Amino acid sequence: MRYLHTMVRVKDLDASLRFYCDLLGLEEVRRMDNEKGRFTLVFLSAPRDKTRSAAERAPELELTFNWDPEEYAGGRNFGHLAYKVDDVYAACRRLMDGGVVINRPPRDGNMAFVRSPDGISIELLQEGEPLAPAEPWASMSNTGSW
Ligand SMILES: C[C@@H](O)C(=O)SC[C@H](NC(=O)CC[C@H](N)C(=O)O)C(=O)NCC(=O)O
Ligand code: NI
Repeated sequence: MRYLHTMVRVKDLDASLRFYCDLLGLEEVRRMDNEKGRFTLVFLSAPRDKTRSAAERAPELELTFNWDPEEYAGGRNFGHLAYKVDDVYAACRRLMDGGVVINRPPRDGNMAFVRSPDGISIELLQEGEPLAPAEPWASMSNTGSW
C-alpha cells in the first residue's frame, strides 16, 4: 500500500490555483472535467525532483471543484497539509506579497502556517538548521488560528 493524495474541495478554482501554484509553488500535473458529475479535478504536485517529468511525479494534492455551488462546513477534525520548504522566509514573503495572511509567522526561522482561500491550514517547515530571527517575521504576532 502507498499513500496517493489528499483531496480538498475548493469553491473558487482560479483563486485556489493562484494560491497553491503561483504563490505556494505546486505544479499542476493533470486535470479532468466530468460533464456528467459537473466537477473538475486538478492534481497538484510539489516540485521536488526536476529530473522527472511532472507526469512521473505522484500528485499529492487533488483539488475538487464542483461546478454547482455547495457549502463546505465543519471539518475541524482536519488539521493541515504540510510542505518542506528550502527557505521558510522566502516562501512566506512570496505568499505575503501575494496577499496571503501569515497566520503563524516563521519567528523561529523554522515553521509557519498560512491558510488556503478555503481555509485549509498549510504548514511550511524548513528542515535542518533554522534561520536566524529576521524582520518582519520576528516581530509579527500570530493571526487567527491554525
Ligand atoms: C480520481 C480520484 O482520485 C477521486 O478521488 S474521484 C472521487 C470522487 N470524486 C467526485 O465525485 C468529485 C465530485 C463530488 N461531487 C465530490 O465533491 O466529491 C468521489 O467519489 N468523491 C466522493 C468523496 O467522498 O470523495
Ligand atoms: Ni482522490
